[in-house]
This record gives sequence, structure tokens and C-alpha cells, in this order.
Amino acid sequence: MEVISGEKIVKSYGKFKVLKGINLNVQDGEFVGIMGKSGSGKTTLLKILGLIESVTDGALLYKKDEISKLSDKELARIRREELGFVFQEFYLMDSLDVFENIMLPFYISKTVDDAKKERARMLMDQFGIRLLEKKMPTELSGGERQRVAICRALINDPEIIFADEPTGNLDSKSGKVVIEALREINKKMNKTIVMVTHDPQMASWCDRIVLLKDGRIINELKKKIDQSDFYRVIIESMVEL
Ligand SMILES: Nc1ncnc2c1ncn2[C@@H]1O[C@H](COP(=O)(O)OP(=O)(O)OP(=O)(O)O)[C@@H](O)[C@H]1O
Repeated sequence: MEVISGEKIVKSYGKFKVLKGINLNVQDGEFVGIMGKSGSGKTTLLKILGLIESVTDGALLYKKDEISKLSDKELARIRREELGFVFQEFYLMDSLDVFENIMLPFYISKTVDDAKKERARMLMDQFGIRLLEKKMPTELSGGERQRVAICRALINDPEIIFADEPTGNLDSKSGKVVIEALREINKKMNKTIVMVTHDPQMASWCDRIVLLKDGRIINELKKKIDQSDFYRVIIESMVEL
């Protein structure tokens, strides 16, 4: 089933056209990567697919609903309940400990309860940060911070995770832990993931890669069998960018 479907998506900021007619479908359960040079429009596309930014032209369907026909209230509900976001900069609150950061969406909506606390602990266990529960973000490594951010993105059990350069601020070892966590979320928890990345190694964990150049999709790569083969294909295709 298609969860997101973009048809001829155009996005302009003033006179500057960032996206120039993007056709992109995301299937339920897929792990899709978006690659492209700096300024090619990757983050803009991710924000549009994640219902954070509106389109200037074209149509975006979320589970067959045309987004422009939904009210702001309904869009906010979908973002809150069905989508999760992970960013390069982590965006943790330095004044809150790890557990509180993960529970933050529920503190904001004043809906904290025992079942949600239990879910936070289950996620911390799953992503190997349970012992850090009472630590402050400043006491953590980059990889640990990103795993906290991933737990927070998962706390409301979203259907789709949008990740913008989630390993961009990490060394290769921490990056691998984080990408493995995302892969597990995709394969074991059956969450759809859309991830922006510069890094062909990280991209090779995806099922499909969309290559963006100057606001247009210039190629799509599908993983056939082997990850190392896929890595080679990605490297070869990056010369097009
Ligand atoms: N809110 C905005 N207002 C005006 N221009 C913007 C805005 N957001 C992005 N842009 C411009 O749109 C272009 C694409 O930006 P975008 O962040 O989508 O690129 P990107 O491929 O994600 O780049 P990077 O890899 O550097 O993050 C850039 O030239 C950027 O300056």
C-alpha cells in the first residue's frame, strides 16, 4: 500500500524553485533514502513528505487523502500521532534527563501515564540506553544522544519515521549503531522510514534510493540482493549528482 504519494510536487521560496516536479511514492514498510548534493532539495522534500512544509504546486497524498483538503487540526494530529522525526542535531532538551526527553511529547500534551512510562523503558532497553535513563544529554556521546532522539520519535508508536541526516554528526562507529537501530525499526517494528543522507554507506541500508539533483529526481536505485553490491551501485550512481 502507498502511504505517501507525491505527484509533480513543486516547492518555491519566493521566486526560487527548490523542487521542480517530484513524483515519488512511498510504500508501507519501505526504507527509502534520499540522496543528493547540498542544496539539491533533500530536506525540503523530506519536510513536505513529513507534512511540515506545504507544496507550492502538485499534489501530496497521505494514505490516499489529498493533504491540501485536510484541516490544520487534522494535519497536526497526523504529525503528532502517525509520524516521527529524527534530525542530525538531535534536538534534545539539555535541562531534561534521558527519560524525560523521551517522554517529552507526553509532558507537552499532559498525557503521561504508567503505560507510556513503561513504553519509554521498553524502548530504552531495545536501543541499549536504559542505564542512561537519569543522565543529562550533555553527559552523553553523539550516538547515545541520537538513540535518545530515536526513542523519542518512537514513543507515540508512529507509522512513519522521517530522518534527516541522522548519522551526519556521528563518527562511523556511532553512525553504524544508529543506522542499525533504524534498520531494526524498519524490519522488526515494521515502520516505514524515509531518510536523507549524504553517506553511501548509510544509504546502502535502504531498500530504495532516490537521487535528487537540482530539485529533480534523476535516478532511483533499488536494492536487489546484497548490501555491498548496493553500496557499489550507489557509489557509481553518485557521479551523476
Ligand atoms: N525556508 C527557506 N527559505 C528560502 N530558501 C530556502 C528555505 N529552505 C531551503 N531553502 C533553499 O532551498 C535550497 C534547498 O535546500 P534544502 O535544505 O532542501 O537542500 P538540501 O539538499 O537538504 O541541502 P543540505 O544537504 O545542505 O542540507 C537551498 O538553496 C536553500 O537555501
